[in-house]
Amino acid sequence: MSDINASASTKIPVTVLTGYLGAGKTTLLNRILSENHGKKYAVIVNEFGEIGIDNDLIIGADEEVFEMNNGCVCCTVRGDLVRILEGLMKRKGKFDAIIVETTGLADPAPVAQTFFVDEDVQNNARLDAVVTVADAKWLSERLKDAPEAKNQIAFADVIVLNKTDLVSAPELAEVEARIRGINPYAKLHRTERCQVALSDVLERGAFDLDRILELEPDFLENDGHDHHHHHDHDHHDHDHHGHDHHDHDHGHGSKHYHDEEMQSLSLRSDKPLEQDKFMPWLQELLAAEGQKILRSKGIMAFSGDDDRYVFQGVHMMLEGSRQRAWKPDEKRESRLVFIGRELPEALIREGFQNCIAA
Ligand SMILES: Nc1nc2c(ncn2[C@@H]2O[C@H](COP(=O)(O)OP(=O)(O)OP(=O)(O)O)[C@@H](O)[C@H]2O)c(=O)[nH]1
Repeated sequence: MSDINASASTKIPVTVLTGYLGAGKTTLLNRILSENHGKKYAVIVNEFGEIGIDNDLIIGADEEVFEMNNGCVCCTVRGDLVRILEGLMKRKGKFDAIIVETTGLADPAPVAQTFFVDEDVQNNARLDAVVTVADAKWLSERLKDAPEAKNQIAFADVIVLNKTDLVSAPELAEVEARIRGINPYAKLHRTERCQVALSDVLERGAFDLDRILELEPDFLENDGHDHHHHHDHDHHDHDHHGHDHHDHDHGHGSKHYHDEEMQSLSLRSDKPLEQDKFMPWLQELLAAEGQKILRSKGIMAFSGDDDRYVFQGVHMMLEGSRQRAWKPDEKRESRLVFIGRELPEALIREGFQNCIAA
């Protein structure tokens, strides 16, 4: 065996987990982590909203979770990604593999690119596969209006076609045909609640640089010569301090798509909320505005309840349950985020205020 092969085998495998908002990435991650795998994974999570929620929803066993909030991994926080990876590289041997969960709005290309253009990262880690979770119910619609959704499918080495329970057999065949139209190469698994075997998504050795270079010929170029042609966008990230607009300058050469209309609105309260008011309000809000509100999620502190309550909304579909008891040293605070286009901000803020217990 040559030296090159020997060093390749000691590189830490990295799985990039992608998929549009609400498709089931965290569900898949939790499934992976809760399996009896006997391995140690480092997990890097990136969220679009300013308030970190996902890291609180990931099953905490042996793994270490690193957060990158307030930005999209393919833009502002790409530097953070490199820094976290470099930190992990220094502790080589402590981890068997790294999993990066990107936001539903991330273009996977620049994330994958990190593993080829950054020398330090390249020497110590190898991109094992891009795994994309696809929402059988909503993907077809998002392919019409969200360029990221298409790129996530195009870049995938493995596709988990999830939420098969929410569609009929002909609808499933239709969405699968659309996926195949974009990416005929990826291994595809049809799932409910991301039920796949660990070996279907990890240690695939599936990332195919040649195929990616066909999709994006300048994938390996890092001179940023054309970044201003493709990268002029900003996220509208509304947080509880008001409105923040982030302009991004990208120093890499590949095409990079973003939905400029997409906003996130984060809310918090350290006063308990009235569950009897909050849940009906949220249900009505999503029923009325669920086309605009693509994703909502929150960790809630309800008055008279010692448990944390977690809700998850994808368009107008809402799930919620008690998660666990609040820990004694934990701040009982409700945090929620709405992601969508033309968010009715005033309406949401006012409705939320009205649910705070008197
Ligand atoms: N009906 C149904 N719901 C599912 C399935 N898989 C996941 N969900 C639900 O879909 C919602 C979103 O799942 P997540 O795993 O949080 O999705 P995500 O891709 O991590 O979402 P973001 O991180 O916000 O992009 C949750 O309420 C899940 O319980 C499925 O197969 N069927």
